[in-house]
Amino acid sequence: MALRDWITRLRGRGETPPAETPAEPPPAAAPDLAPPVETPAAAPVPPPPPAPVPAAPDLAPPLPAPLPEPGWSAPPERPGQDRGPDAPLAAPTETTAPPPPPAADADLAPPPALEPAKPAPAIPAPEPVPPLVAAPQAPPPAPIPAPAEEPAAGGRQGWFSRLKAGLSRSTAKLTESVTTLFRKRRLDDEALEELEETLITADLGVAASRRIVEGFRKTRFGKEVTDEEVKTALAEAIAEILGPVARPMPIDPAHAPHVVLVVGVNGTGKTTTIAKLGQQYREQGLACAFVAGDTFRAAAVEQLQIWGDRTGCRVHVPTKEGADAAGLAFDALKAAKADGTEVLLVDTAGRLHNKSALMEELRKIVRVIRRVDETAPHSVLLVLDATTGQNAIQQAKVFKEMVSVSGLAVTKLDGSAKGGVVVALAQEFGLPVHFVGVGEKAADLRPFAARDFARGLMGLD
Ligand SMILES: Nc1nc2c(ncn2[C@@H]2O[C@H](COP(=O)(O)OP(=O)(O)OP(=O)(O)O)[C@@H](O)[C@H]2O)c(=O)[nH]1
Repeated sequence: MALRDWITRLRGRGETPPAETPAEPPPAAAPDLAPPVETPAAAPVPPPPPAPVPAAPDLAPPLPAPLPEPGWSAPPERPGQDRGPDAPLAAPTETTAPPPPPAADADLAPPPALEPAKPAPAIPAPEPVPPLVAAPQAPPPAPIPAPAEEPAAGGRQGWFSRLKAGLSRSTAKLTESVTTLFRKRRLDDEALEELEETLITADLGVAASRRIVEGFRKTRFGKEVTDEEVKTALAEAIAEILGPVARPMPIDPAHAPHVVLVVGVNGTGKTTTIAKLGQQYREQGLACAFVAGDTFRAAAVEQLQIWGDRTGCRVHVPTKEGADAAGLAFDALKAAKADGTEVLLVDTAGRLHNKSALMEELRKIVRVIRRVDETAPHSVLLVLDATTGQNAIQQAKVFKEMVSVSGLAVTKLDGSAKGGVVVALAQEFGLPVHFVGVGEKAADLRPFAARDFARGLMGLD
């Protein structure tokens, strides 16, 4: 079917373009997964750093990770995988000793399998994960600046350049069409229709595209416009959609620890995101630990161990492949309470036999850690891979039904021409977008800033 016919059909139905959808319908929402919503008061300033913070390591993965699968096909069988929901909760786990805090000049060279050590990329001037504010329940109808809009002086330009460079493929997709369409043209019905098609094709989704075009119709219908005017106006309209969801992830060390459950399809960047966050929290002086809850994938466990060594974050690992993730998380939380960990980042499997097995696993982790702290997890971060485009929308739908997702991290914007999907996610779910990732280094994951993202997407400074 021609693209135009396809878009016209979508428009007619008012739907988002088809993603590869899971074969089975999403499971019923888990009744006992009432949103683990915390509205922590502004958190206290963290105590002095527990140890000198290591130089930002290159977080290029030590082991190749599989590409994200479209949809939800079952993984290859692995030993120990066939666990029923009644499997014992507390599998024996092993907790690695907290690595000694690395000296400032510690050798952070990756293990032999990795590329030779690169000089540690500088994380630009402290632009910490923004202050600890309460998570929004529903995005207010307010326009832009969220707190994340105000990065520390000096560092914003560096990050914005990286963001812009990372978004370049998405930018090209959008702006080339806009430039072709609007050299100098009256904004009539036909022009608006073509603009809407351009936006849909750039993954902004039908609803957001329609909203933007209707805004243009109200304010500019019949006027002569240039491509530059259209780009600027688009950036403003996109920033307006993104503003309410650009929220930092609230971390309240007073939970001792604040537990972040990191979920998502495998390959989206969960483990890397955990490593990057661990690095950043350590730089803020927070005592941070990882739980290698993707117990089926030895490589994921190993990655976290390596990153734990590099970042000085303690790592809780399973004793054997396929060990019970809930039991591991339970033991890790108890240990974290005892040793003063302030942020506990829990990795999870992204793929089990099927969705109900995955849902059961996630629900069980939540149930079991609540035996230690009934308010945990304090954040449920869903990691989505921007390269999957509209499939990310489908994943968000399914994971929202499995657990109470409190916010999103959208990774791999650098490798994608589908960065517009962030706009579709904002419009469709209104979930806070806490972080965006534009590369594999720790500094490449940053709090999401609506205006920067919108202008970067349109190729504007
Ligand atoms: N270019 C780019 N690559 C990224 C980004 N985030 C993660 N990656 C890479 O994506 C790949 C998968 O990342 P992982 O962190 O292993 O993904 P995962 O979701 O933990 O995967 P499983 O462990 O299989 O569940 C790795 O090669 C990462 O380095 C990003 O923002 N940009």
